[in-house]
Amino acid sequence: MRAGTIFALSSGGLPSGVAVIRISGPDCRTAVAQLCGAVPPERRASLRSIRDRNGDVIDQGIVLFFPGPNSFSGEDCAELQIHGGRATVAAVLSALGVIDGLRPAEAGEFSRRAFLNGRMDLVEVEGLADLIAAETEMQRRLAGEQASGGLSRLYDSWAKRLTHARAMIEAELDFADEDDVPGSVAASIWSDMHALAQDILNHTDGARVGEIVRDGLKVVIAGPPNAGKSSLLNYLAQRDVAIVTDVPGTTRDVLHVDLDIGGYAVRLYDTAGLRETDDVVEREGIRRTRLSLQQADLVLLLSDDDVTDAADFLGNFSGPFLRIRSKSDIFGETLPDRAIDVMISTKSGDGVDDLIERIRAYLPTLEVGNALALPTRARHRDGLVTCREHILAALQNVSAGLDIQAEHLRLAAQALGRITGRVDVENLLDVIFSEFCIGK
Ligand SMILES: Nc1nc2c(ncn2[C@@H]2O[C@H](COP(=O)(O)OP(=O)(O)OP(=O)(O)O)[C@@H](O)[C@H]2O)c(=O)[nH]1
Ligand SMILES: [K+]
Ligand SMILES: [Mg+2]
Repeated sequence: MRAGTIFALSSGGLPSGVAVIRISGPDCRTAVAQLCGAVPPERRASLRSIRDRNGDVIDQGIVLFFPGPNSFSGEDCAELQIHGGRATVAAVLSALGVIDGLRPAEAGEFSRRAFLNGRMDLVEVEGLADLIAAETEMQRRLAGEQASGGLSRLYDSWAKRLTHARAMIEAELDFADEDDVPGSVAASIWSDMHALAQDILNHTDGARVGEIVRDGLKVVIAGPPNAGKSSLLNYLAQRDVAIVTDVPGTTRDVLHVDLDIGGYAVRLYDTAGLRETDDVVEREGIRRTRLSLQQADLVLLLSDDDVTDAADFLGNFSGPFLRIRSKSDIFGETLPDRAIDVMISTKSGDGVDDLIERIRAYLPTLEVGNALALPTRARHRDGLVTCREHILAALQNVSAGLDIQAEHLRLAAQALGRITGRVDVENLLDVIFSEFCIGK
């Protein structure tokens, strides 16, 4: 960890009604005293004049001081709530910058200190990053549960079960020579380990849902040129994101917009129309379309004609797709192919609500009020899979002996500990904290 006392603007873009500047570190008290004359009473909002080094008043604002270790970062922390003008904020930041021992914070540095001081574990840190980034109600609920420790409590309870099992096995190994009832302790332990492996499996089954809620359902619009793909993207985004012309092959880059459907995030991609072409740029566009099809959770196969062979357009994609007949305002009279799921027109808006309903069917259904303790990242899922594999290895390797079984349980606990960051995660930290903005 880089030393020093850090400061940053923690509130959003300027100008704003109020701007919050945060300070954390060993010289926090000195800094607050220098700016405000004295350190205000702990954890109480105090109105103070904020002065520069020459004693000139820069602004008046609310000053809060939180002594460590019971602060966000675990260090002495302060918040200056000042007027959110650009010049005011710049003046206060530069007044802080000239104080000995103070420097601007790096992205995520407040949270990183909170983690290193044991105020949050890694899963909570990730939840907090997601909470700040949350744009839909379901993202907010999932991230909120994770940031406030819901998921961590679950993993900690599993870690406890593993520790208990290992302790019992150790005890059995230690007293193996004595005239104890052999195997009696282990029996209940193994049945619990069996149950734990199942609990983990049930939980990882939710990983797909967690990732869809967090990252959004990836919906790719594909089809022949001029089908109206970009028109559909623009219609659903309610703005002119993509260029629409009557020239086939208009779209080359893959574009996306984020939609909110019933509180869930949906990331909708517009792609280049699929056809044989000699145009180098268009061919590159089509290559990109194929790549985005590989990532799709759902494909909207759009055509103003009957698509006879969906496979021509879908390539290797084997997931769910909807066949959509576009431009129903022109072609509405013609009887659709049996295989058509929805008819739409982005000119009249007909059928679009129906299409949204069809997309909704591919979204998870999380009931309000249920705890949303779901794994949200590949990192979580990988750790859980490894953990479970070791538990199963411990259960299956009876003939290998108790100490080999105990070793598998130790490795299982280690995999779990890496998720919450309780064991060697140094190499992960830069990746995780770089997700944050400065000031958090
Ligand atoms: N009448 C009518 N015209 C439409 C509709 N949707 C799109 N169009 C027209 O069809 C033409 C092609 O639309 P685009 O949205 O550019 O089609 P695209 O599938 O993105 O085309 P490429 O990017 O070239 O593959 C444009 O002239 C649109 O105005 C519709 O619902 N009704
Ligand atoms: K076009
Ligand atoms: Mg287009």
